[in-house]
Amino acid sequence: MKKEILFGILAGFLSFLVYLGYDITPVIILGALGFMLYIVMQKKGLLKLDSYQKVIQNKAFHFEDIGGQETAKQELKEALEFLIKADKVNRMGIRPLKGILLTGPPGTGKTLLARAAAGYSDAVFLATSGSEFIEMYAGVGAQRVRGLFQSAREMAKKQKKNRAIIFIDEIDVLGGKRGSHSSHLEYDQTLNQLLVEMDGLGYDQEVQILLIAATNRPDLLDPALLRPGRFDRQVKVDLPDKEGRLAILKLHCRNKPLADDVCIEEIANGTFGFSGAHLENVTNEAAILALRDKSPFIKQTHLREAVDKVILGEKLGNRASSTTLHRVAIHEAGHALMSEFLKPGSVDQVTVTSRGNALGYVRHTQEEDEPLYTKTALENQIMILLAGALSEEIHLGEKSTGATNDFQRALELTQKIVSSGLSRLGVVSPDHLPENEFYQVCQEILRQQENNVLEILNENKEMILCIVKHLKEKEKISGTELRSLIQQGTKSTAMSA
Ligand SMILES: Nc1ncnc2c1ncn2[C@@H]1O[C@H](COP(=O)(O)OP(=O)(O)OP(=O)(O)O)[C@@H](O)[C@H]1O
Ligand SMILES: [Zn+2]
Repeated sequence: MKKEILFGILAGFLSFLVYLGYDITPVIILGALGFMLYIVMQKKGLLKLDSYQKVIQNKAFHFEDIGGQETAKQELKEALEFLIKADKVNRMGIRPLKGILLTGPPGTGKTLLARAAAGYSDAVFLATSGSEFIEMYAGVGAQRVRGLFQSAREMAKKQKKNRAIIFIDEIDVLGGKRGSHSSHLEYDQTLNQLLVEMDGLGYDQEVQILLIAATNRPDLLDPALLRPGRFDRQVKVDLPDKEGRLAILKLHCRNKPLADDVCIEEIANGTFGFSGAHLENVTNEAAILALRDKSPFIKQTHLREAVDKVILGEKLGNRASSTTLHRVAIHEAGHALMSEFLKPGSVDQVTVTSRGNALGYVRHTQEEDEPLYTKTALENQIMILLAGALSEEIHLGEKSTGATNDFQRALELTQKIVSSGLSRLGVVSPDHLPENEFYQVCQEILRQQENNVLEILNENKEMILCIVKHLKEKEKISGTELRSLIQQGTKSTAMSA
């Protein structure tokens, strides 16, 4: 509106000059030049300090609208209590919660979680992305960071709320380790400004601001960002497991007409490795296929075809191939069986769904946090660690890199045995031992445990294969299920013997 009035006045003034007989050519040339400069500056992002913030205020979004991710939701809700009960927290002298970092692969619902967090804590919500802060011109990024916090405060006041949540996606782009970028000066200034803003947040402020950032590469972040008082809470957002996938599919089918033959469970089973975004895509594609078929309802065939389409089209980066899945199942079955063999009842859950960096894992009922260990306890742990790779060796002919971490830990435990004086050397100071002797004893211990494991696993080949079959089918089996499988297996071998 303002612009139009200004243009009107300007045009009127120029016509008046022409009327008076002046030559206005220089004015027009100068005006055109100025206008061009304005356009160029706007293109480069120098003028639009606001447009990078996507203000999302359309209807409130709730945690219930997110499928699966139960742990992440729970952790996030707990953290939000600090924001909601700021007065109480302040009274206890607890430092304010300023930042939460959501980590995990793309498309798993990090943005959704941040939006739901705003709804849950009745805060205004501002979303932006790290890449929006990277400009060719020095200082623009830092200026934008300042502007972001400014708008959050203004928006909250305008809506008469005393809380704001700022969401920064891809924080690694702007929060990478300082000095590691090619044009590092600009990045450093932007990151420094973010740190300054975060340090300024506190209870004394009129508007409580909480920063939620997302990344799938937390390892790239500048350590300064992760220090206490900054992003000191991390919430992991992993690829959904079978139950999670089912929940997500159901959510996205809510508003779609489904035929009677549709079995969403089957689709959830067959979409191992899919993210929430992929699953949303599946339901969408299925609807498109139904429309193309002129079918008034989405049928199971449409859903199946949509799954294939998404697999082919997206080359799912995180999706383990069926050979990998088989190997992971054999590896985890080895760990699990050994654990139950040495300490019945010790396995809580075995899964082959990837989680963080691990492709699968065995969760133990009692985490290994005891203050004291006997030699046998240490040896047992070593055996459990070695069993993954050795199971691969027995059933697939060779080990894989999937066991690097297991070996690392097994080696640490072995060194502990020697340095605690529990090895055949008796009480020794590893510092005064010739280095090769230290390693020789470690080697001996490892060899010995390896042989023990091989013997046990070789005797229970069938049992491993049976566990593998169930793992591949169900992706996740509980300790109780595992124990009943082992019992059945023992019975049937006893009968056939
Ligand atoms: N847990 C979930 N429940 C329901 N829908 C989901 C879930 N996860 C992802 N989606 C769907 O995928 C879309 C993308 O999710 P979102 O943007 O939150 O992922 P993200 O983790 O932030 O990904 P990126 O890191 O790529 O930004 C959502 O709009 C939604 O349709
Ligand atoms: Zn392992």
